[in-house]
Amino acid sequence: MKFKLIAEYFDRLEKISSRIQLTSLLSDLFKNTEREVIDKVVYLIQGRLWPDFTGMPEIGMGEKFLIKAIAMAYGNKEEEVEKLYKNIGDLGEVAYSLRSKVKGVSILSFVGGNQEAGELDVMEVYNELVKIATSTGEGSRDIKIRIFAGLIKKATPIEAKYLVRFVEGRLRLGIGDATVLDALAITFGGSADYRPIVERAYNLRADLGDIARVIATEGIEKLKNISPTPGIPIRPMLAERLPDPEEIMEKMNGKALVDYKYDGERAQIHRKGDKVTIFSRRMENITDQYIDVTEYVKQFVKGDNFIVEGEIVPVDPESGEMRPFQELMHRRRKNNIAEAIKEYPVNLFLFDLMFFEGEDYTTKPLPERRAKLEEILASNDKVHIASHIIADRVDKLREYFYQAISEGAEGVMVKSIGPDSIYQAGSRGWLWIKLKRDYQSEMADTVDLVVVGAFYGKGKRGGKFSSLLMAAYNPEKDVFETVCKVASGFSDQELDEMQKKINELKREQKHPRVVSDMIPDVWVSPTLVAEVIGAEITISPLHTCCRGEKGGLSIRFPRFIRWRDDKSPEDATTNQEIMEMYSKQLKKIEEKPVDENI
Ligand SMILES: Nc1ncnc2c1ncn2[C@@H]1O[C@H](COP(=O)(O)OP(=O)(O)OP(=O)(O)O)[C@@H](O)[C@H]1O
Repeated sequence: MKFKLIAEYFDRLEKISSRIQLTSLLSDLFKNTEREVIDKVVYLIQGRLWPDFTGMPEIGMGEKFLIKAIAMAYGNKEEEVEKLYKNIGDLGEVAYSLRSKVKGVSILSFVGGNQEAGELDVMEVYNELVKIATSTGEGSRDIKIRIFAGLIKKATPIEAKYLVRFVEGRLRLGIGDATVLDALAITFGGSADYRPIVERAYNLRADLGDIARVIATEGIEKLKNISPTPGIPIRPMLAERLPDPEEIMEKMNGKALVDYKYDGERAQIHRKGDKVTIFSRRMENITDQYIDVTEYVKQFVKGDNFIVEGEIVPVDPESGEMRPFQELMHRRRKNNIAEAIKEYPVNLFLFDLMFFEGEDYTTKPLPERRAKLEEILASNDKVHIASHIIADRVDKLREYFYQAISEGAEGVMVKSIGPDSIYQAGSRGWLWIKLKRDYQSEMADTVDLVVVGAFYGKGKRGGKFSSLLMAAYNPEKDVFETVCKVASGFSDQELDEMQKKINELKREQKHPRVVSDMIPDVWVSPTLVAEVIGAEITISPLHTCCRGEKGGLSIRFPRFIRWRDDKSPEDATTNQEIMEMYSKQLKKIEEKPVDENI
């Protein structure tokens, strides 16, 4: 399959303005894709070479290298390329422009050998990109530059443009997983009605390329039988939230398992033979940060082929007490991880089992999963089952909640133990409900919102971005709906970081997956997630989240708390959750005694 075809689709995808068109064009691309390479094409359109969970390096070639490679490929001086870059501001366009100018020479002689421009094959491109990503050690910089220069030398202008953006890590077509799943269902199932089958398979085996390969080469029927596979992450099950224990017990039909809600890092742990791999909440491979945990798991969890889930929590080695989750940050260091492991010891608190020795446990009710988990865990002081009780009265739940908090937990997770209490991979539902200690403020909880636009500041901050247009995620439509403009809570350092982040992601037009009536100074590709707290949720004509007759919902007095790099935009707070928070808040106001309202 020719790479040229893909580059042309990239160009068309970038210009599209609606989500529906995006899906249909993507489906068109899949129809024209040779089935053997569809997995690679899926990775490429998402700007990567492989799924994050592989832990394999992505390219991320810096500007300087690219300038060198472009100059080398097209016979320009580096200063010329730099100058052009200053004028245009996009190295992809620079490559496009310089490649277009190489006209005097016939394409054949320019390209060299007997390969014509436009003849690049997808696998050839992919393999060369893999070489660039994986070459390390002395001299590797020069090798990378040479390989890339060779590649764009053979490319057409449009191929060169997208290759440059790809290796720079700026191919931001903003095609989320949901759009790919829709397009796969339409292309290979025949209609969007097949989406649930494709989605279920993806939830259990979160490798989009692999799912595309199975459906394209073996058909939709094959997807129905997919089960979790150690080594490939499962999309995590998520909890709903409620601030009131009474309501929670009602939702649970009067009886539930109540776990401590530990404040650490979620870990999905896979064992396949001798190999133990740990995936984060975002399904990134974090094994290297927790080599100690992999050893504990090998030692204390019986079996050779399983997937379990738990929370990694820093502990005081002397007292065994829980420590603040910030201590885990030290484990992110690239160097001296061994020291961080020694200095900041952790324990693992397991709360679920999804797969054991060939058997899919995700379809079994929670009591069965937990019983097996207890059975396979040997007694030890590093890996524990999450502290829990079975509560059948509201006061029991309340009491346990306070106990959890007093021991340093963040609250409790209340979990259904009914016959339908399966592990709902990849979805947020009422089978798990979180009750957290910070449900005291007016707006019950913080929200995680996606940056979709930015505004320049005035006065002291003139010329710099100082506020952000934020959106919630609407999973049904797979779009981002605006809910507030955040201008406070940033430290000076965070403001500086913000300039960099926005400059990398800004775009001229609104992204097709963004629904907004407000027009910011610059639009931003929906990629960054920030945690935000506000005073309350109100109806507003300005915002598009949950828009009804009276307007949309908006967060008043929003304040930035921190970036949530561990979340992808599709993990942001949903429109549905904002609606639920709003209804809760209304109910609270109605329930207040009259005199308090005066
Ligand atoms: N016993 C437990 N059962 C399930 N999850 C737990 C448990 N203890 C701690 N957790 C953690 O709680 C998280 C969910 O709650 P929280 O809202 O604090 O996190 P979040 O990442 O902001 O939200 P979410 O994961 O629901 O999107 C889980 O992702 C998991 O890491």
